[in-house]
Amino acid sequence: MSGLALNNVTKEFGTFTAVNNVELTVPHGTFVCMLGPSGCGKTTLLRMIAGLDLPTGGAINLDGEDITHVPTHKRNLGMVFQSLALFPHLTVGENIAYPLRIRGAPKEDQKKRVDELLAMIHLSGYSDRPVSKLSGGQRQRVAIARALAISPKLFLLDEPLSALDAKLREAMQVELRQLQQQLGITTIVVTHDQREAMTMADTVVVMKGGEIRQAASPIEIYRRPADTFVADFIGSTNLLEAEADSTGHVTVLGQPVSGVSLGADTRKATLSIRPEDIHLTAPGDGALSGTVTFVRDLGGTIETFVDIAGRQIVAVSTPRARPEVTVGQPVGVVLLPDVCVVLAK
Ligand SMILES: Nc1ncnc2c1ncn2[C@@H]1O[C@H](COP(=O)(O)OP(=O)(O)OP(=O)(O)O)[C@@H](O)[C@H]1O
Repeated sequence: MSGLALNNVTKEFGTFTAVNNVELTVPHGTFVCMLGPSGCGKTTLLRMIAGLDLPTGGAINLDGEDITHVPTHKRNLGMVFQSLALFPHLTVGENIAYPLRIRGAPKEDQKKRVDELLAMIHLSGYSDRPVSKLSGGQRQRVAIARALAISPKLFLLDEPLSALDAKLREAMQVELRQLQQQLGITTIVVTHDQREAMTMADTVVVMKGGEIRQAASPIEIYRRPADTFVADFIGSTNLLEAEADSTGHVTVLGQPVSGVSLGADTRKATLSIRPEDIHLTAPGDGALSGTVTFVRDLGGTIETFVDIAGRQIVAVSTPRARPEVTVGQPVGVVLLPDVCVVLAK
């Protein structure tokens, strides 16, 4: 297979298992974001793919070749880490040419490649500038260009944008994705920022406790989370306990609802309902009964908090669809069956 395959990859540090039996296929030319809370093992997994750490179990294949024990410098990788590690005393051009120079590439080839890469990162004409005179975003692009100078098989980045301020980071996410698509290079990025992962990735890999909880497209992860952890970690959601009796009648937070099914043979489950999928109505009509506790008007969106039997849920709407409610008012909360994701216990 063309691309990267992780087969039962495990990393133990003494008795602690940082990465546990990870199975993942990354087809050639795709963009994968590894996402998860601090300590979930994403950096350790990336370091093993890079050859900076050796797995204690399993194997890593690149384009059909077992590279588990191949040293980093023979894996043909481009790497960018949060620190960037640009050479401060060298110019932009010298930084980008560095990997070519140490491989003994002829001077003319180095210059041609540097010009190509500078055009790609929108910094043509910056070749002779010292990197110390660049902005954060420009440095970021130079680090990316340097990593791509050797036309690597695999492009690995660990929290590459986290040092940038929010606006610049968002712009760079789009740039990085566009560059990856233009080059068709297999890319793996570690991030703790779910918005970043959703922006850039073909496949988001959500990890927890050294294991993959779900690997799927961003929209699949958002719309069809595999479990309560993924549902809660990606975006915000309302997690509501539901029970079905032997005749299939469902109660949510102890109140009967119509139209919702937990699936055959499931008696207890958690429903995940995104705030934008919750509709408020008048009390009654098969909806859950609750009381409005708070309204947060953020201009672009309005969040309405509703207490249902001691549980707080949130509904989000746009100003146009603003619910006409006030704090203390009883409301009905409609659970549309097609937006309730049933997460088995
Ligand atoms: N060299 C090491 N020796 C012992 N434990 C380690 C070592 N490296 C990592 N760990 C542990 O393995 C776990 C996973 O670490 P890792 O750096 O992969 O997490 P992460 O998901 O990248 O977290 P963060 O987002 O905070 O960087 C952590 O509990 C960490 O303490």
